Parts: sequence; C-alpha cells; structure tokens
Amino acid sequence: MPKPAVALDLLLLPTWLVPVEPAGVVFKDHGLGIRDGCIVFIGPRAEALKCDAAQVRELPGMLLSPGLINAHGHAAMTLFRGLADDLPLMTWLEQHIWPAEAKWVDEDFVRDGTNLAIAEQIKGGITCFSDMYFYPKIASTCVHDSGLRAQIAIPILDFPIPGAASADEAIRQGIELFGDLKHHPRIKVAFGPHAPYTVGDENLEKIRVIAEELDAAIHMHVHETAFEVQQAVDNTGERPMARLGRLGLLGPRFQAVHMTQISDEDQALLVESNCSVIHCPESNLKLASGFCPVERLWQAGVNVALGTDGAASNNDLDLLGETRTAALLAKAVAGSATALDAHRALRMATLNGARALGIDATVGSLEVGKAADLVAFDLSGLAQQPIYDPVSQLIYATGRDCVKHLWVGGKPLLEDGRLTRMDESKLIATAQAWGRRISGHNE
Ligand SMILES: CSC[C@H]1O[C@@H](n2cnc3c(O)ncnc32)[C@H](O)[C@@H]1O
Ligand SMILES: [Zn+2]
Repeated sequence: MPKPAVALDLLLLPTWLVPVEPAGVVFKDHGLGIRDGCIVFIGPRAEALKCDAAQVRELPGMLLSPGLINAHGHAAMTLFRGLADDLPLMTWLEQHIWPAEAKWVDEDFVRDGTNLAIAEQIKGGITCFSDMYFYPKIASTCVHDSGLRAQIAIPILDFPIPGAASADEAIRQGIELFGDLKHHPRIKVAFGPHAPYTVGDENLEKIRVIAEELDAAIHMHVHETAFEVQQAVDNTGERPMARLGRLGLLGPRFQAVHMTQISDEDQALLVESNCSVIHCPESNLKLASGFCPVERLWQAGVNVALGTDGAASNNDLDLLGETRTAALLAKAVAGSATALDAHRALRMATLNGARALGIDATVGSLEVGKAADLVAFDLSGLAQQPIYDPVSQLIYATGRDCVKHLWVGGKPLLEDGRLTRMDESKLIATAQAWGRRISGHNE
C-alpha cells in the first residue's frame, strides 16, 4: 500500500534551509511543510513535492531559518530614537530619558511607539520580541493585533512610573495581565524589575514569591556597568548578582540583561542557577557600558541570548545587525577569532532566545512539531556572491534589507518585503508627528 501524501497548507522550497537544531547543519534543496501553523514536514525537495500541498512557494536563492528572537527591548522607545545620543548610561537615563518619559509617555505614546517597533522588527526578520516598558497592557494589545509573538515584562520600580503609582500597583496589574493572557498562543507575561539600583529587597521578594506562584519569568537589567556594581559594593558590601542570589531570584526563569561585569563568583551563580544572560552588544557599546564575555559564558554552559535594547540606546531594532556585532565583538573580547562563529551566532539569535524566554519547546528552531515562525532571507544579490557557507554569508555579509518573507505560526506577516497587516506610510506619519511634538517643532 503506498503511503498517503502528507497534507499541507503551505510547502516552502528554499535553496537553503537552516534548522539551527541540529547545530551547524545546512540543508540544500529541501522543503518545509506547514499545517495548522506548525511545521509538519522537513525533507529533500523530491520528497517534499510528493506532499499534498494547498499552496507551494518556491524560494530560489533564499535561506529559510527560524525567525529571529529579540530577547530584550523597550519597544515604545522607538519614538525617542536619537533623542539623546553619545552619553554614558546614568547621564542618559537620569538627565534625558527619565525626564522625557515623565513628560511624554502615556497610552497613546506606547501604542504608537510599540506599533512602530513591531513593524520595524517584522521587516528585520524578528518573529518574537521581549518588551519591558510602561503600559504593558497596551503593548500586549498591539502584539495581539499584529500577529507577532512576544514576552511582555511588567515594569516595576520602587518609585511611581507612567501607568502605575507604586510598585504594588504595577505588580497587581502584572498579576491581572498574566491571568488575562494565560492561554494566549503568542504572548507570555513576565515580571520586569528594572534594575538592582531601582528596586529594593522588599519589592524583589514580593516579585520572587509571585513569579514562583505563577511560574513566570523575571526579566531584569543586571550588571550593566562597572559603576552599578561598584556603587552597590560601596553602599552594601555586596555585588548585585550575589544579592539576587541571596534573595532567591536566580533560577532558570531568570533573564539577566546585559551582564558586562562577571566575576568568577557571578559566573558560578549563573551556572548553578541556570539563568539566561541576554547580551545587548550595541547598546553596551553606544553607552560605553562594558563588554559581556559571551564566549566565556558559552563555554561555561550559560544560555546567552541576544537583544537590541531600546531604540534610544542602539538606535535600531536590527537583530541581524546585532548578531553580526555580537559575533565580531565576541572575538575581540575573547582575543580569539574562533569565538562565536557564524552558526553559533545564529543560534544565539534564535534558539537561545527561545530558551531564555521559556518557549524553546514551541519556537527557535525548524523542527517538526514546532510552530512555523520563519524568515526567508534573499541571498541572491551581488553583495552575497559567491556563497561558500550561506550561514556565514547571512551573518557577516547580509543586512536586514534582504529579509523577504516572514511567518509567525504559519501566518504571513511580511510578503516580498511588504507588511501584510500594517500600513507603513501611516506608521511613518504617526512617528513623525510624535517627533515634531517632542522636539517642540509642532506648529
Ligand atoms: C522598567 S523598564 C523601562 C525603563 O528602563 C529604561 N531603560 C531603557 N534602556 C535601559 C538600559 O539600558 N538600562 C537601564 N534602563 C534602561 C527606560 O528608559 C525606562 O525608564
Ligand atoms: Zn534595556
């Protein structure tokens, strides 16, 4: 008896298929089949063509990979892009960004800024992002409407913030949003204590208890600069990582963003507790914050994911570019050209991000059974020729302008470089109107 043909909604036939898992593999002339939003088939082209596909899409000259995962950012800060450049972290935050946020951030700002960030990220090959910003309920509505996947981290500080008069209020809102979105297929809610220098022990303990009860992730800026660590040691005699360990916050659900300062004791804590580190190399470079020792962490077994940080400290949400920066910087920091090779860099931008966000059973690699979160990069242009290793070409010689198509859960959000659900000219006009208002040029 001949086997019945596999039924597919969509069959994709790229020149190269990079599954990320197994590591280091490139399949040439293979097909990937999607049914009900999931990957149900991966195999040689000849086998793929035997499937019973409702739609077949040839992708000549294209590399199909898992969608990129931007594991740290502040989406609505796109509207502050370029507002305060070339400054160190604390001057940038205390003298420019926090006053601007106090003046401008409201629900409309977050809606417009988040939609702009979502569109930029889709066009850049990102299928999932982590957001940590004010009015998280608004951001989650934007994500829901867009079709993208996201982790929404509830911002918590010891002082009032836009949308929450106290840390207790922010935590209450977080619990409510967590409950509302518990069964959402694309959105996960996490808790986002801002940083060790803005959240005291009392609130950190509350967050630990609630995150434990809900099995929720904790997403936090940690050890971003040497100044942060030195100030904590001077004031308390304890490094922030040691403090977080003592308070019981560290564990596999803990996402430590930045980590440019890592002593042997800090590294041991990361390894023992199985935390993820989220590396934001361009923000760290631009604010002169320091260098995360990515290769050392990777060799020690720490899961290192990648983030852009907000557009006010980067100044773009280009995770492909960020991956290139990470790969180059890792070599300089390790003093070794073999550090973070192109294949591992792509893994960091995909599967490691999924693992950090606790969604690696669903996304992060091209495997049968996972959701069809995919990006197709066009490598047929002259700047990519000739092609010896398509992954090397993607990381070292390709820009986000080569992103052609993108799917989340099998749904197309980008077709031939065009957004399918968002109006690009409206997004640009809205951002420009905010720019005129913020810069005081609003006649
Ligand atoms: C509570 S999250 C939003 C809060 O964080 C600020 N922020 C943006 N980028 C950074 C960074 O790199 N380090 C510390 N804080 C940052 C943002 O402006 C909001 O106030
Ligand atoms: Zn940040």
